Amino acid sequence: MIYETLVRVSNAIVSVINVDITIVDKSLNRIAGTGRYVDNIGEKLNENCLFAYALEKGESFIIENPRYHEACTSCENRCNCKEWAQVCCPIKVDDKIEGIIGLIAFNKEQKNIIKNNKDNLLEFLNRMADLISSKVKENRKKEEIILMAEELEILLNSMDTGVVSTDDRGKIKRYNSIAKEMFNIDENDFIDVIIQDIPIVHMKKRKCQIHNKEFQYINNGKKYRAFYNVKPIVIEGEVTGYIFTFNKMKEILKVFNDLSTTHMVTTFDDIIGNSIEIEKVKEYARNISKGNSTVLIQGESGTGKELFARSIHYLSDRRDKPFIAINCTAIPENLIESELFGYEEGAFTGAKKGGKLGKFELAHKGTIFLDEIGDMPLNLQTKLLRVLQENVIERVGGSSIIPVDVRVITASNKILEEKVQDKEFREDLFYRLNVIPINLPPLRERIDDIEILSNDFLQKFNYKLNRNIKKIDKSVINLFKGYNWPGNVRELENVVEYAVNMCASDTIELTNLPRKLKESTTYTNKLENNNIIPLKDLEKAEINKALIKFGRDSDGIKQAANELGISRATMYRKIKTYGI
Ligand SMILES: Nc1ncnc2c1ncn2[C@@H]1O[C@H](COP(=O)(O)OP(=O)(O)OP(=O)(O)O)[C@@H](O)[C@H]1O
Repeated sequence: MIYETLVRVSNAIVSVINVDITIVDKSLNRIAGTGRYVDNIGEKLNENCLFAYALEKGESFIIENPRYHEACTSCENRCNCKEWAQVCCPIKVDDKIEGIIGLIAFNKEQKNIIKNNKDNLLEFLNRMADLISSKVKENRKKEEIILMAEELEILLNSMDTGVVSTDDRGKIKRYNSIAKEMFNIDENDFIDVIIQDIPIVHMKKRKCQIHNKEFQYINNGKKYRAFYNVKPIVIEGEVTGYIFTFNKMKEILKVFNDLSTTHMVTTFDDIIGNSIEIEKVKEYARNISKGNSTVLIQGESGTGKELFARSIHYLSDRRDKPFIAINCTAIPENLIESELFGYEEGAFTGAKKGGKLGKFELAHKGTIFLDEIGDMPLNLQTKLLRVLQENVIERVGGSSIIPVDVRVITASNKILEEKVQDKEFREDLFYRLNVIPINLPPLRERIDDIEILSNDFLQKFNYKLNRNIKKIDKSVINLFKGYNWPGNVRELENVVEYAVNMCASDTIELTNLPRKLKESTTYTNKLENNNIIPLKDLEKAEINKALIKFGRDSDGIKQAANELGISRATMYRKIKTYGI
């Protein structure tokens, strides 16, 4: 294209001033010429020729005495040179010399033309050089735009997102390969072949954007769910078109799945302990992992209920799908429903545009873990029961039913049977959840695990806190074995972390323990030293003993209260008062 311009410019000059023209590029290739030079286009000039001198000099000049001018002194062609005069002018693009345009006289007559019109010719030639320069620039811009368009196309086609651009009426102009594959569209279709109820007119008036709105589409007779975003293209205040982006629901869930499962894979080997009690529960839980039945894990706080739920999930066939944990007490009551089941746009004040996915949808094909299920409000218990029976959810503010395939594991540290008796928990839901019951024994009932757990936590905190404590003193382990651990394994973990922080030697001693634990030995010390024991210490110790003997479930507490000769209500009150 630029070559055509050069030829045109050269011919125009020749027709006006009847001298020959030649143009060389910055590498001394002759790229255009008239008259005698027509046949020499494409040749490479010698490095000491006039044009090399002109490139070096970088400004216009006239030579009236070729062969004798300083520009010609080292030219290899000097002796055979047939030229009578030359005008040279640099072609500059963005201040860089890209070539030289030259006027050449081959006889006296032509030389006179040059000689008599020096200023005009220089001015004229400079203008021609500028013309060529602007053509070169324009060409480069075009090449850049073509390259950019190609890069953009590659970029758009390598995205996981479908992209469609339309005009202001929603007529499709362009789309990437993912959009083509999702919707099987053609140029000139209107966007409502993809999204049926898109309010284009309304959008145009308000120049509004749409974020993550869910919709359904059909491809090859199959129904799919996806999200779309729309951004208007606004030029000088006017909407001239729209960019639509589309994400398949499946892809979004996959990203979520990858994020939620990468860090926290848990197996039964992570559950430390080799007491008969824990081994029995682990074996049972391993066996039921593969199935799809609901599991209810009961046990005091900190006994490892979530650890078990995770291990069950990661041993099941659902291991590559999400494990979603949700603590029913950690979310305000009015938000639990929308957290679990999601909501539609405009469902309530403050609802996000485009609505929100609920945890059940996020857990599709995976497992949902509902911790502290005993605290779930009654109206939600009814909704949960429906999900379990029909495997569908309904979003807050929505009217359609969405099928979900989720294994439900619930946990409670309150005794759910008692909640059922007190009418605080639906009996039918309890039975639906309790298909596979798992009861985790409190730590004080598996004191054989205390040493191994303590040493495991020592290693963990040595690593985490960059310490190198070698061991835990036997006296500490003995104290641990006698303590009643109301906070169970979590409390033991915290105590070891505290001790690692306090310990200055290579062994954890009694002095490194928190006060609460050290004080728990007072009773034993006083007993050993034949001292008078305050009645409240005695009472606390006896209640503790009874709880260890009979257990903490409702039957155990009832029996313990019986043996101690107090009512069940008094027993609960004292457990609370003494923090046992
Ligand atoms: N057997 C165990 N081996 C190793 N760590 C354990 C074990 N049991 C519990 N833990 C640890 O104790 C802490 C509490 O465990 P987890 O959250 O599973 O208990 P939870 O019963 O679900 O508690 P809550 O009822 O308070 O939710 C966690 O840090 C967990 O890793």
